[in-house]
Amino acid sequence: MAKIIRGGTIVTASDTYQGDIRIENGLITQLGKGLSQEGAEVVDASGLYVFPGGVDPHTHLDMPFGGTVTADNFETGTRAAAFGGTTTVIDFCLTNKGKPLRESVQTWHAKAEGKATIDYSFHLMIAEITDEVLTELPAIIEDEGITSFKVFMAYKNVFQADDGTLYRTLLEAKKHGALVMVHAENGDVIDYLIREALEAGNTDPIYHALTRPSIIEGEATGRAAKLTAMANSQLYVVHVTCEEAVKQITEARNQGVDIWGETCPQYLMLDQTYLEKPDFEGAKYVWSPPLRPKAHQEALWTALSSGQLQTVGSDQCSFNFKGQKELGRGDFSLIPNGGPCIEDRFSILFSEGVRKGRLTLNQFVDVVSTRSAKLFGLFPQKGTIAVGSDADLVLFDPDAARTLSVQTHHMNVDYNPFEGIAITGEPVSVLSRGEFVIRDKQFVGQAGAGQYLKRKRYQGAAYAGSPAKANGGADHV
Ligand SMILES: NC(=O)NCCC(=O)O
Ligand SMILES: [Zn+2]
Ligand SMILES: [Zn+2]
Repeated sequence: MAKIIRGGTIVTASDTYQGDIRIENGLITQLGKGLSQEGAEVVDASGLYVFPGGVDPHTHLDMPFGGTVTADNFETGTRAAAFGGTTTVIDFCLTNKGKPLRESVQTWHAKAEGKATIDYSFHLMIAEITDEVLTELPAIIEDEGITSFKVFMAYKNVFQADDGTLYRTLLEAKKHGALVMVHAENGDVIDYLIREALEAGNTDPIYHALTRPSIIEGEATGRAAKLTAMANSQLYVVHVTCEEAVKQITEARNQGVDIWGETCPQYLMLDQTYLEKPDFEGAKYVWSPPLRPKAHQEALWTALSSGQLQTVGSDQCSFNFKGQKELGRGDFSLIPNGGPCIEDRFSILFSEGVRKGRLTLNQFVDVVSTRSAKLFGLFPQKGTIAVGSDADLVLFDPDAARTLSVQTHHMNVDYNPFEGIAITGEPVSVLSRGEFVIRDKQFVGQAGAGQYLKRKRYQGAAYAGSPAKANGGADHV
């Protein structure tokens, strides 16, 4: 049955207006005021914002890492994402050296099929460039619609690729219309610093941060940017945490390099002191790159609002404290890296961004949804509210006050890194392709209802466009 979303304030990356939305067969078919409700179920959205569903460009669901597997799989992770207002996730498909890429992609499909409650797609990790990889890549892009590759510059002896591999991946990406993503840290130097710390008996979680200083995130970011310029290619730097990396991205952008940057709520909200929590609790806050001293947070907010960083991903990679994070008691280097954020990403950005006057409403939509859809070949199917787009919508109460907590979250993990933080704003109902997944804060979706999304090729910097203007639309307050 058709639906009319009646009387909400519709917000896209460019516009804010009062209106109705008609949905038929999963698509938005009409926008306007006073739309006829003939043959349609009417959903009252008065007093609510209607946002495009969030697009989370960075998740790790059901991923083996650090001798264990993430606590959230595609079912629990996407259900939690939906509660939080996200209707599309792009997950990282890991690959293994010497094994066909296709095999890894099939493994990732098997993890998601029948489980995902919202739509999903995959980025593909590139660990090496061999003749086999070169032969397989064009078919993977064409058949699977995987148009983004991930290269790790860190995690020595696990995921790390060398600079030659990064450079050749950039060349291939340029040739085939894909976007290269990098985890930018200097893995070789980190490896040395970790061994030095452990030999000195420094085993606590705080040493995770101290052995990964921001200067080497900046160094790796600058190196990747220069290789991108040399290859005349395109680069997206994931989980930017610090001023040094922002500076490298900004300089490269000013020189015309096609480079984009993502940050994550944890780097905007939490700081290095969390790793000093007693009783090994600091392990809950072990991400790579690590949380930074507080001063970096303002640099990240400024970069988001000025458009030097363009997206916010969750980097969802959850591990329970009990039994998983605890693997690193006595040796911080064995703490599985990552944390849960898929559910809270959207609302944190609204509360800390819009409500605190750091982002306009339109910028908020841009960084949590639209820009990722554009960069990763999903726009305008995803990431906006327009006739012909998928009816992925979030009906959002901007005034709902709540406190983030493991007691109330829906992620399958035994702690919440934002525990006790008060925020304002909450998704009330969420639709994926016109069907409710969340209705009046209750899950009404289905495992397996999420569809795999083949993505278009990277369209270039001009298509991905400039960020929503700092003054481009009505502010919330
Ligand atoms: N970020 C993190 O600590 N874990 C997930 C893997 C990655 O993105 O590096
Ligand atoms: Zn990473
Ligand atoms: Zn990640």
